Amino acid sequence: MELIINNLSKTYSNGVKALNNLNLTIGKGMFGLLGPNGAGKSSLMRTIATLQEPDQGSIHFNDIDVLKEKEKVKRNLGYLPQSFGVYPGISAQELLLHFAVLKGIKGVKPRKETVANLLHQVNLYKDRKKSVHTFSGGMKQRFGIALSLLGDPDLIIVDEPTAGLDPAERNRFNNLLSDISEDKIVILSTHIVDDVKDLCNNLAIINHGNKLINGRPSELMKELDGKVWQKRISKSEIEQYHSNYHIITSRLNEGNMLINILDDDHPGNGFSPVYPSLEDVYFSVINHSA
Ligand SMILES: Nc1ncnc2c1ncn2[C@@H]1O[C@H](COP(=O)(O)OP(=O)(O)OP(=O)(O)O)[C@@H](O)[C@H]1O
Repeated sequence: MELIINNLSKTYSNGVKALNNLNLTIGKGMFGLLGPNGAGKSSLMRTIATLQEPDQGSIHFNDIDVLKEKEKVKRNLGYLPQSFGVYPGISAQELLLHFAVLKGIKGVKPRKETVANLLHQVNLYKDRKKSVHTFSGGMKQRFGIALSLLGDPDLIIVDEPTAGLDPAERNRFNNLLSDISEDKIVILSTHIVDDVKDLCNNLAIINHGNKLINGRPSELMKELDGKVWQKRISKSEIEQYHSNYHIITSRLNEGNMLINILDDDHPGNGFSPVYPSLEDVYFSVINHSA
């Protein structure tokens, strides 16, 4: 199972280049697409989901030419967009049954069984009779995953699914994603580095429509080993350190600042080596591309 993206470019009519000659190969499991706001993630997700056309390039999913055989792709695709509207007054079960018809699942009994199984899978069976528009953010996202799983697609795309979820719901949602990715390609688009670190066996970081880096999280962190140095400083010193060092991350720690800098050689001045985190990888490539 493989999704191959070749030389994909898209410039919107206002002149914004959202995708710039992008190449990516995505295999089975969970793939993280990381990038700041406006990086081009949604543009890429929508293009793979056949909802918009690129100016140039090709996408192949196994033997399907995604840009040409849209109906074939749609039959094998689950797409959870950043936000989706639901009709007030319709229960989760009714809505799923309705979409099961649209997905072409034939027969009342098989549809009911499929929907019941999905509701169990996303842990919403006991809430099946409640109207979806009364659901909490996390419940809505889990419902969205149930919708995207209708028809048992091999390719699932989820766009920034955990934004706005509390930690318990985020965990529940991530566990669900991890379970379904075992025999599918799941593409998770997000700017939350921790979600990718916890879940994905492969990732790409994009910015301004360009692929900056691509690989396994553990390998990308290893590649940066020996170049990240840490020091605890007082808050008032931060400006001075910004002028003298290439700071990649800084965070408050017990009233002081803990800064990580990038340097090929030991910078001295009280810095200690630290093993790079995925956040260090992310900010080192994002800052470099800014
Ligand atoms: N329909 C459109 N018309 C014009 N410009 C657009 C359109 N859609 C997106 N853009 C611009 O293209 C760039 C990439 O946007 P995109 O939504 O793909 O990024 P993103 O990484 O998903 O960002 P976010 O995390 O904020 O959703 C941005 O500069 C955005 O303003």
